[in-house]
Amino acid sequence: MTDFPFAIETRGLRRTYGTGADAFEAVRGIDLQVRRGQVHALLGVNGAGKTSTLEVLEGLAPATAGEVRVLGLDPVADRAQVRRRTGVLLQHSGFVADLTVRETLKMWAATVTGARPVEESLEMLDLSRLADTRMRGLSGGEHRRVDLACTLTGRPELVVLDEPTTGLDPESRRAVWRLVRDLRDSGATVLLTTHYLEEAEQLADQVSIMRAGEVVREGTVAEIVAGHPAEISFRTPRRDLPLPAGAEVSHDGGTTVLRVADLQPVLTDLLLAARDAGVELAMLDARSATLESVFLAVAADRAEIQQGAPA
Ligand SMILES: Nc1ncnc2c1ncn2[C@@H]1O[C@H](COP(=O)(O)OP(=O)(O)OP(=O)(O)O)[C@@H](O)[C@H]1O
Repeated sequence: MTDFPFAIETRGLRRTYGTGADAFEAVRGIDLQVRRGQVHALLGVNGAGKTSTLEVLEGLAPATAGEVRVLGLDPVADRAQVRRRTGVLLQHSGFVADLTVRETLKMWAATVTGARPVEESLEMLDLSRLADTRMRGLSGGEHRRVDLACTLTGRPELVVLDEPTTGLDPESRRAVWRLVRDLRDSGATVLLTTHYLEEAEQLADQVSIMRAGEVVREGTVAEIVAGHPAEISFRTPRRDLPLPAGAEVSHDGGTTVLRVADLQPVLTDLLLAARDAGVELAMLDARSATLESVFLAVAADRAEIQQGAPA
């Protein structure tokens, strides 16, 4: 690879744990391209290989095979350079329990060049009120905000966030979303993992969905959702109601569920058929595919009515 227009680029990245008969391939040849200045969400169920991938990008572990460039550099060979320009939020972190929040941030700031002033970090993460509280006295969510403040202390141009909002209440989660948007607006690149699909919908310019060590979908949320079936559900005692063509029909208790590639014409036909038959469709619900419904289908490797383009 000679040219690196991306903040992160991998080609054929593999990561295997163990050797011989015990070897387990957690990452199976992924091509990942994270554009500069974008928020990119890496999604997947537990064990899909997200953290194993991030650890390679962070230079914490070498790739078993494939090419990896982070800010155009090799994350292992050029680790010092990459670390200086990157902020990493791990899933778990350790702090000295007896230090206050301010002391913790000060200590952290002393380890990076061009550090953000501690008071600015406190304010940015809404921690000013807690500046003199000892770390051991913080709630899980407050602790996570200190984690984030440390990650951003060095004003990184690339920010890697492994489940940044796990354990945060809805208000704090939204505050982190604002922060991520601000980071992007200031020109930083953000790669994040999350199990909250709404978070990916809210934040991500690009999404990659991993399953069993492979990237199985990628694109914008709109691209990923396009072509996936919408769902119409209703209850009616009339089993003889003529149902529109082009729908995959199932029954869940007393609820009829139609999975359809194209919502509007099928819904129109259904409503007309119901009117003509004088039938009331109780609890009628019609919804387009969401990132969540696609994610669940992809995670379960479910066949789609009209398959979205695989990555
Ligand atoms: N040190 C290890 N030795 C052997 N297998 C491992 C090791 N670390 C992870 N794995 C396995 O690799 C696979 C991918 O794990 P990984 O932690 O990368 O998934 P993940 O997508 O980050 O999951 P989560 O959402 O739970 O964090 C899993 O099957 C896991 O059990």
